[in-house]
Amino acid sequence: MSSIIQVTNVSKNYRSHQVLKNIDLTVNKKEIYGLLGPSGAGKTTLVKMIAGIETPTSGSINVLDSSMPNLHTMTHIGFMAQSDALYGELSGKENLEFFSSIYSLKGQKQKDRINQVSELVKLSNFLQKPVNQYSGGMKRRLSLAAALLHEPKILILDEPTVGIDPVLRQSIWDELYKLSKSGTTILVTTHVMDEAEKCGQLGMLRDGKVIASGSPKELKDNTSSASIEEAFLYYGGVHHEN
Ligand SMILES: Nc1ncnc2c1ncn2[C@@H]1O[C@H](COP(=O)(O)OP(=O)(O)OP(=O)(O)O)[C@@H](O)[C@H]1O
Repeated sequence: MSSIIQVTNVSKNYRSHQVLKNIDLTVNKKEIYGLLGPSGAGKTTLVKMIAGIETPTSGSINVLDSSMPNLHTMTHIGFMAQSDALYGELSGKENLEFFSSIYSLKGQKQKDRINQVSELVKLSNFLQKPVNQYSGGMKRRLSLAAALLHEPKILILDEPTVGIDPVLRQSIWDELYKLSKSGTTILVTTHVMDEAEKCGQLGMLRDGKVIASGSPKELKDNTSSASIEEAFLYYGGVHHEN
């Protein structure tokens, strides 16, 4: 399998606070890679550096064979941030038109992509509504649609299903599987254990360090755990004798 994201010995400090420590991580093409960790573990910081929005204090990040940050490579990345970067006074459609123009999507192509991504996140019937009248879940879905407009090779999603009901969450995951099958590489952060279980590969992050990585099955088998949560606790140093 060919690697598409390679993080090598990356550390990140904010002043004297070391947020990430010697991170090594590889994501292969078409994979759905989950970064699992509690709040404050450093997931957002790490994905922002992979997306080229932040720079590491030391170490290197390669994405699609380019050292990050790289402006050209960034055009192949769709990034959905944790807080929605939407324009509340504009309608859903106007927001998607705005993001299309950033990605240089014009004319019929722009219309087609807006229709496709709106359909995908089930927002087609709400596109005329101003975004400040959307629910939290609808805003998340619109943000996901915006990240998909330019058909990115790599999709980076920071806690994509927070505030989204279980039925819609499943439909979003179904779409993520379809995207990965059709060639998109997906990097997703989560602190939800059952969501981590849906990923092909997982990196467990705690206190700025990768404490374990592998498929959910490997991580459970290697620790004789019945659940990802149990495996996480094991790798985090909580061992139960039985
Ligand atoms: N710009 C910044 N300046 C200073 N400290 C920061 C900055 N961004 C993040 N941090 C700190 O880095 C640590 C990791 O934050 P980060 O947001 O990456 O964690 P996270 O795992 O994504 O958590 P959450 O799920 O709550 O967003 C936290 O202690 C946070 O306070």
